[in-house]
Amino acid sequence: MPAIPSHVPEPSRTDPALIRNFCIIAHIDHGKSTLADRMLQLTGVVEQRQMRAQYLDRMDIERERGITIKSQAVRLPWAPTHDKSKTHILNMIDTPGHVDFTYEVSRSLAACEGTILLVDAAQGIEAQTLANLYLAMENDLTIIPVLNKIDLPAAQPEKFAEELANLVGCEPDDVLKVSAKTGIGVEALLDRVVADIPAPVGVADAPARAMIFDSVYDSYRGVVTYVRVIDGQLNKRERIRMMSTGATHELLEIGTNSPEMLSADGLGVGEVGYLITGVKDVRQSKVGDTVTSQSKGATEALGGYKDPKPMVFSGLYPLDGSDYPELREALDKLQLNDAALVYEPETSAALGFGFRVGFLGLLHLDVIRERLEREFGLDLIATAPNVVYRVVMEDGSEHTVTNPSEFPEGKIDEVYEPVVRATILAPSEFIGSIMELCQNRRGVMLGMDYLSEDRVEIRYTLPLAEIVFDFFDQLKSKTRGYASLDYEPTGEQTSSLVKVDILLHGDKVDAFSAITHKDAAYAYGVRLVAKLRELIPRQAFEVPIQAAIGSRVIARETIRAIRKDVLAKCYGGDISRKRKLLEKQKEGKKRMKMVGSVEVPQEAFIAVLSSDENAGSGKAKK
Ligand SMILES: Nc1nc2c(ncn2[C@@H]2O[C@H](COP(=O)(O)OP(=O)(O)OP(=O)(O)O)[C@@H](O)[C@H]2O)c(=O)[nH]1
Repeated sequence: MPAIPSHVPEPSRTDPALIRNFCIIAHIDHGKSTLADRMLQLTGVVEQRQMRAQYLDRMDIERERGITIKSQAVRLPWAPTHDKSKTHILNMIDTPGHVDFTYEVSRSLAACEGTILLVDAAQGIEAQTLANLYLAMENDLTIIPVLNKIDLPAAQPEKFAEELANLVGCEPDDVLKVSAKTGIGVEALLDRVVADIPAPVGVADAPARAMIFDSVYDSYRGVVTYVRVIDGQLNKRERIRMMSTGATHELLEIGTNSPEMLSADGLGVGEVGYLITGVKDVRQSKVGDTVTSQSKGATEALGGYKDPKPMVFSGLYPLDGSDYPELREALDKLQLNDAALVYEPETSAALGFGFRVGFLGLLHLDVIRERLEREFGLDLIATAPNVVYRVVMEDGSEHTVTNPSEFPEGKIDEVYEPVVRATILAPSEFIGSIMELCQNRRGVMLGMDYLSEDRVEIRYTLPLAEIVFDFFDQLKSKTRGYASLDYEPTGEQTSSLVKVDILLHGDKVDAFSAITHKDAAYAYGVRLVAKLRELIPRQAFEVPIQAAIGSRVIARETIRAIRKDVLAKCYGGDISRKRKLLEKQKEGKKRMKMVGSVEVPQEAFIAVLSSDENAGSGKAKK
């Protein structure tokens, strides 16, 4: 815990009329974190010499990837230029921009009265600009439209000011133009926050109600819960109650972030700050939940709480089976800080002991996998991600399938798969290729609108399974990087889905089972058996590789029996090549897994299972 700087006064309960709670929403990379940095600097809460880029992005991965994963809140004192005597308290919440973390954005929005809608002046409106704007409108927030990066030579502030004004329904002149990088226009923006965003209203003498909009695990202090007080007040040392679970805790510490933690006696109406109760697990302090006092507490929770729902599942297995206990421990630790992460043990005949892990989306999966590998030093195999299917049998029984190998056998009545409503924004010259891509992915077009002469918004319903692999990459490559995508789950649909099994020498390899649309099953089968034939070395006997739907074989390849001498093919005297082959064979032997009677090199699993492989690119990863 860093020492509290002496120049920062102990926060008292602030007059709500002087509070402004706002967040910054934007498409990814449009500059939210940089703008937040400038505000920290201008308001003097972070001294110049301590300033570093993206001050609020604290996780290594956040800093390296330049993305915000967890929301952050910070309290900024600001006396508007026209009246320097009235210092206001601006509570700024920096939100994540990626679709996987939309729930965090919507919780952050619910903690605010207004928002800065930030748009890159060289790029214009993108898919997440729209998605976030709609969320803000649903929450009745005051919107301040801002163009960022006006210092860029490629910026077109006039053109995009008009686009943005049309979108939010204001005059182009009302759109502020700033450069978060150089600081131009940021003071004027802070003045606009004070002038335009309404002060919070709440009932000061009502039972306390505070909304949790974030909750993070800190190894020294346990869970730190970020709240916005709506009504009443929360005081240090009182007992508080989480309204969704009824659990009670003592409030060991309460305070604000400036941006380091600064403890206080309590928080009143409209204030944003943190709570520490000593609990060790973020699941006890869930985003969206309402906190109240235990005695004379509120009876009605604030609306909007929902459990984060995993959308994508993948099996995670340690490369070295003896690392299984470490993997369990690492997942337990990550879960302390990530209420959306769910997992349960699973075993695979091919991969051994591991876990089936549920994620909010592919970025979430990537981030978790990377953290497991980097922070916990684990080498992992991740099976191809799949969505959750609901299978209804003819006898009326129902199965929820999170692992393709558990797809039920027998008489199936209907299979349901999750669908999303996708919004794609792109220059109009790409309409044709975007429609083709969506059509190929079983998309149903919902509509299309021109945002300006040369930019369109295209809306589709798409099966989630069709976009979890490589949809975004394909979209980017078909539009030379210009398209942006946002999607939200909209329910489920019945589809003709089948399970494709892969058999090695007659034995089913569970890790390779996949659920696909029946029209894509054949292609999947052919691709996988061909790839496995390439990757599995010859054995002492002939090994058939088959793809099958139920008992019907749809593709087959054969690995011919081995010749005794691995060097037999090595004619001539290239000694270094021979040595390499022998070395490779030795290395390979160490990392073989037995699948039935067939030895399969670990690399074959990795190559086939890694998600970019399954993306249909057909390229083998070496
Ligand atoms: N030239 C210029 N570059 C900027 C400006 N603002 C941000 N950038 C750059 O744009 C990139 C993205 O900025 P970030 O602040 O990380 O964007 P973000 O919106 O927070 O991104 P996410 O957190 O991933 O959603 C960085 O390389 C910044 O240096 C600006 O005003 N001018």
